[in-house]
Amino acid sequence: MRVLASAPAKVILFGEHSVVYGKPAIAAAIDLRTFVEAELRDDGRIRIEAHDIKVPGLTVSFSESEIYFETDYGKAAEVLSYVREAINLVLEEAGKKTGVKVSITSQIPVGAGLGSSAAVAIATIGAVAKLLGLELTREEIAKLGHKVELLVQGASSGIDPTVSAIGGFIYYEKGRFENLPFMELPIVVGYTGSSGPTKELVAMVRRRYEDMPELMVPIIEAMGKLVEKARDLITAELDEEEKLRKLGELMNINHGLLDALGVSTKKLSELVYAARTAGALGAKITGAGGGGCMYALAPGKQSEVATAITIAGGTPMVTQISREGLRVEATMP
Ligand SMILES: Nc1ncnc2c1ncn2[C@@H]1O[C@H](COP(=O)(O)OP(=O)(O)OP(=O)(O)O)[C@@H](O)[C@H]1O
Ligand SMILES: C[C@@](O)(CCO)CC(=O)[O-]
Ligand SMILES: [Mg+2]
Repeated sequence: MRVLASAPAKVILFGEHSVVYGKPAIAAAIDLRTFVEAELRDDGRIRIEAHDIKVPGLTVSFSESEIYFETDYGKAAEVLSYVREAINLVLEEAGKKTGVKVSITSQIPVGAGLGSSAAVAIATIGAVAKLLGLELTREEIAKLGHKVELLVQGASSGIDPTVSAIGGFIYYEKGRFENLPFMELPIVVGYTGSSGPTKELVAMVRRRYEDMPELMVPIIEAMGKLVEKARDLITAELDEEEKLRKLGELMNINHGLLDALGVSTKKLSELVYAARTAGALGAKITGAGGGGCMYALAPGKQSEVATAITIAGGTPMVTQISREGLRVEATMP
């Protein structure tokens, strides 16, 4: 039997990084997906085919008679650790020891702040669980995805695997989530083209937090309050235009606070300011930062903002919120 499952990327609208310190955050699944096909193998081996991962630095040297591969295979194995841990956890949960092959294709840029690690973990868990006949709820799958991120990254709030498993628009705090009323968000995502590993950025913020708690604690507190304000706005009976304008203002404040944490870069700031100048109501980093992506809220100005992002050297993506999280696409004999 073969199973094909998919899971979506996400944007964190408010509260990245502070969510790791137990503060709330708001995120939405978006319509870019990672697809994982899983099938049993009877030789007991785990085989992973990752079609979108580029490991830099394949080096060979050769003389007339010999060829040497100098590539760091340790690095290649490390890149697949989200998938490996996801498979191991499901096998453990099912109490089974069997060979599995998974094949991955993805539409999500890697290390770009759009939750590619969570999507690959959730789609793998979903596909392998179905393959083994293990009945898991989306919440249970989200919890296993959180475990995978904790094992690989050392620290994770769990928001990315939760939104990837559940889908839609959510408010998240310390492992619990609530669905927010669905709203059309006219957003444009801007990709800097470079990546920032979440593990390293979270560790960098932790160092700054421990070095200067007297400065960092109030910043994290302010981020938490800002997220609560954003939730009140999203759920309020307000005129749509007024709502989006106020949310934009909160995005700009959130971006400034993230800059104070040290996770912005020159390129991210350039894309943020280009979007604001082109008429976005607000623009900020999304995800871990250090490269990766920003997003802008731009009702009626999405194409102007996309052009401004391109001129500033980024790649714009006009995306929609995905109501669906983990999806089993097909089960084949
Ligand atoms: N298609 C894929 N196939 C296999 N592994 C993947 C794939 N996509 C992502 N990964 C794993 O996830 C890692 C990137 O995760 P990381 O958390 O650093 O960034 P992100 O999830 O894209 O952004 P963020 O966590 O800020 O939202 C990759 O190095 C790789 O280990
Ligand atoms: C940076 C961070 O807050 C979001 C990454 O998308 C990390 C996490 O919540 O686990
Ligand atoms: Mg990640």
